[in-house]
Amino acid sequence: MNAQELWKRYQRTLCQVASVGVSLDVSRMAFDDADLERMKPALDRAFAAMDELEKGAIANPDENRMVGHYWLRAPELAPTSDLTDEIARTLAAAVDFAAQVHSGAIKPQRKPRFTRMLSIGIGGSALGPMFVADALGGPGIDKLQPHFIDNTDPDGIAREVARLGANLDETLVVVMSKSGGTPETRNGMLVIAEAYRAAGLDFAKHAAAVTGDGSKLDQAAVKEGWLARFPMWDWVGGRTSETSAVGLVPGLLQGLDMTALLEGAADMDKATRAHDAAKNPAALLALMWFLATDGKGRKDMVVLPYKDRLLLFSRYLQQLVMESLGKRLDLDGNRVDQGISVYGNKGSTDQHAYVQQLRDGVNNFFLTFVRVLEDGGDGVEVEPGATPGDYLHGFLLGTREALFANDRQSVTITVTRVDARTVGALIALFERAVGLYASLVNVNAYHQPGVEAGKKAAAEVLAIQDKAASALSATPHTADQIAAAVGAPEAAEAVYLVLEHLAANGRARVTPGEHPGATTFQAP
Ligand SMILES: O=P(O)(O)OC[C@H]1O[C@H](O)[C@H](O)[C@@H](O)[C@@H]1O
Repeated sequence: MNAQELWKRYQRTLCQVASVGVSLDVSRMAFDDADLERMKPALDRAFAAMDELEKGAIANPDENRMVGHYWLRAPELAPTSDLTDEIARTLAAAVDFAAQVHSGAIKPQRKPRFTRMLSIGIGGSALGPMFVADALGGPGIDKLQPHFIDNTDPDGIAREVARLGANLDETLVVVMSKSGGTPETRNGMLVIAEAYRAAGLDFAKHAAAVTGDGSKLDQAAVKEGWLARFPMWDWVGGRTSETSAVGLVPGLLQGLDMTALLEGAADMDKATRAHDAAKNPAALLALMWFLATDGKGRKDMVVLPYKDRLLLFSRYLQQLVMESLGKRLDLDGNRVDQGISVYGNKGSTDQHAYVQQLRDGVNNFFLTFVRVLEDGGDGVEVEPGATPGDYLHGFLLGTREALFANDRQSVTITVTRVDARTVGALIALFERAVGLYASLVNVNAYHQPGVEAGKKAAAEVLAIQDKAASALSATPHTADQIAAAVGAPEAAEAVYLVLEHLAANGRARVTPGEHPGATTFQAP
């Protein structure tokens, strides 16, 4: 296709959502009108399924749950007035809580005001808030400086505590977990609570919870009299929870315009309810994913926003796309091994890292460029007539054309600026694209059965560790001997690995042998 033909194709296929200043350019994807025609019946079924879901159908059949994240930004669409009220009440409570924290009406135990916020959560209870905090916040904007703990890594937690340093006594901790029982989050909370105790502070006077009603976390918050509790509902999935209290509470505390984020999401929702793919960017995106990957995930999605503020977008999308679509079985129980792999950081930075392979190497991906029109910054010229922003934009268009010239497909999402409305719109765009694509490939986007296997196995490892550690004595023993002694001879490898770890942390003594089987362990 020559430049003239591409220009025509661009104009013919561009899909614009004027209300939020977002457009989707699919001209650099390999498809024609016949493809769209062929996909129409499947897409119509996907639209119908989405309509049902929005009306409150059980869209997550094996967990027997409704899927209601769209109601969070249009509560009047919730299937019952109770739900409508609850959504509105929660938003009002979060707005009120943040206002009281900012005014000092709610204040820490010893200081006149909170100045920091530490959010503890993982997965869906971290990735959206982290993305939004980084995209929209910064010096001069943040009313509370945001910090995050999203792991059970003691060193990572200690580093965050060190960053808070002497400001711990003016830090508001928000513990977020839908289930209220996620070990990583619980561990982070316990270590942080201990840091407050060590500083002579009452953790409860610095803590708020976002969690399911009656969960373990909720019970702890009630029992200890935390500052506030906000609900997570079973009809909101973790990875689609940015417009629930999970996103609203930390965002509002940081001082971000979460109302505008909700409006942007609501406007994108309106545009993506259209049953005409040419006018519906979520449907067009889902179609492009299907055509690019043969509906089987045969190509990876590389996400390249040309804007530092959108760096965490690809990490956020990784969970949204891969946890939703990465499924072994389809809705009829057939083995399908579905999914689309997502990775990426930002342009033009990645140009100097892996774009070499994208341009010249294995052609197993399609790109999603995110193009931001307004530069921000101060527009200093680095050459006559050219600013750093002109370079950034030039690199985007240049890279895209160089890749296209070598048969590398891409979609380009253009936004006017990175603000709360746009970020809300981008989140809503991908949420719906994932939902529609899941229908096209007939998988349940709203469960994550595969995650449980790893959690179960980890619990078994900790049980083995417990037994192996109590079996240690002054006499050196090999992993095989210890495994046999605790009645789990088949677990010798696990015994070896956990004891190697305990020894590295001064909780066992190790005498290395010529090979792991000859290595012996003793009590420390
Ligand atoms: O919010 P939580 O219940 O703590 O869950 C946090 C995360 O944990 C799980 O492993 C799920 O796979 C994720 O979907 C979820 O977002």
